[in-house]
Amino acid sequence: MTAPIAIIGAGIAGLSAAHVLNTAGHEVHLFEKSRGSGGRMASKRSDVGSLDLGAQYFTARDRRFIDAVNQWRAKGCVAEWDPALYQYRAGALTPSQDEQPRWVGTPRMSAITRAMVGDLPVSFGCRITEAFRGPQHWSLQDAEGHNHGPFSHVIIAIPAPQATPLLATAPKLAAVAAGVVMDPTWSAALAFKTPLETRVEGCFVQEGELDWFARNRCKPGREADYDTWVLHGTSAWSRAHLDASKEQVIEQLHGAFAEIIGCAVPEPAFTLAHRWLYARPAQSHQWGALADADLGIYACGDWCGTGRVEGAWLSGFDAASRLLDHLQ
Ligand SMILES: Cc1cc2nc3c(=O)[nH]c(=O)nc-3n(C[C@H](O)[C@H](O)[C@H](O)COP(=O)(O)OP(=O)(O)OC[C@H]3O[C@@H](n4cnc5c(N)ncnc54)[C@H](O)[C@@H]3O)c2cc1C
Ligand SMILES: NC(=O)C1=CC=CN([C@@H]2O[C@H](COP(=O)(O)OP(=O)(O)OC[C@H]3O[C@@H](n4cnc5c(N)ncnc54)[C@H](O)[C@@H]3O)[C@@H](O)[C@H]2O)C1
Repeated sequence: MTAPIAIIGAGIAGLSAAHVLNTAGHEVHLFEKSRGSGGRMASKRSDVGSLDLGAQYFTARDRRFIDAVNQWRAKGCVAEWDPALYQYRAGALTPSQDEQPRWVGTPRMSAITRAMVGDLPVSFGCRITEAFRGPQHWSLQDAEGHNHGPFSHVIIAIPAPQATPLLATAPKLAAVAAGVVMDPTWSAALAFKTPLETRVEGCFVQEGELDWFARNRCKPGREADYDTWVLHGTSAWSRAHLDASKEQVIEQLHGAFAEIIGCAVPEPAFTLAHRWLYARPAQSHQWGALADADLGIYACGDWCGTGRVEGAWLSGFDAASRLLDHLQ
């Protein structure tokens, strides 16, 4: 019997790779350090309902990804989100509607990766710290010192700075990953008992602390008891405030939001902040995925492509396709 393929990371890239390999008849096993799947597409359950603190929506431009989105729509875990879009620049908030279809997981962003997990074997709460290559097989060690294996191949589907030490056996791949800079994003959520008197549902901000804000509860399928908003700091602001307290971050982003939104903003009934240390690659790449096919180790994730949900999915697809090609 052949050993299964190990996939480290149950975000959209790892699960995209898992789907391709599983469909081709290969046994896979995923390792995920968090308690659930999704990574930067995860949603946070809170007292005011679930909140999409990471990816807000995604676009689909590549034919293969469009097909995947259509399959998720058919399963009911993705719906189109057509918000009243605005932009803020030169001190003015103006409507900025466009024709671009935008998609979200429903009833929350994490519904997509949850559906992709299906009955695939995943070890949750398991952070992999090392990958070893034996004479024939791979084995993995986790943060608690437990060993996992044997595996025929390893796919590392985590942000580049976290992937680098796991790629030590393949120094060329490790060097490429080590050169990738990933920018942070501070995310804050505010919930109001009485809805704000504004038509804005999503806003691209082009100056100041904020990059984007959205009315979370107007996405399809979301709980609507509170008027919930998610605010994202720019990469520059987030980096400059990397070690700020959550209270300071909420206060500053709330203040910036209140300046822009153009209506009365009362004290929120609920707030939270989350720091994404490795939110997005500082620049796009066109690598697809990294591979040392002879060793049997691959790396993928948004940082190998466009730094978006679609790029991450395509990168996982590419890693798995290269592995299958090498087996033929
Ligand atoms: C604030 C924010 C807003 C965004 N907005 C958008 C948007 O609107 N549209 C868009 O298209 N994209 C957006 N993105 C980007 C998008 O979320 C990512 O490109 C995509 O989700 C990355 O997927 P991934 O699978 O490559 O990585 P991840 O989602 O990071 O998945 C990696 C997984 O690996 C796990 N992991 C890490 N290290 C280990 C380890 N050692 N052992 C085991 N498990 C490990 C992590 O817990 C995680 O679950 C946003 C990202 C952020 C942070
Ligand atoms: N905050 C983070 O950490 C992020 C990490 C990774 C991606 N992030 C944001 O995700 C969206 C997704 O990009 P996309 O799929 O290319 O979507 P898009 O809607 O086409 O937007 C791209 C970019 O174009 C500008 N823009 C688009 N539509 C409008 C509009 N109607 N009015 C004004 N400007 C528009 C805008 O600058 C968008 O950012 C993207 O927002 C990433 O920033 C966050």
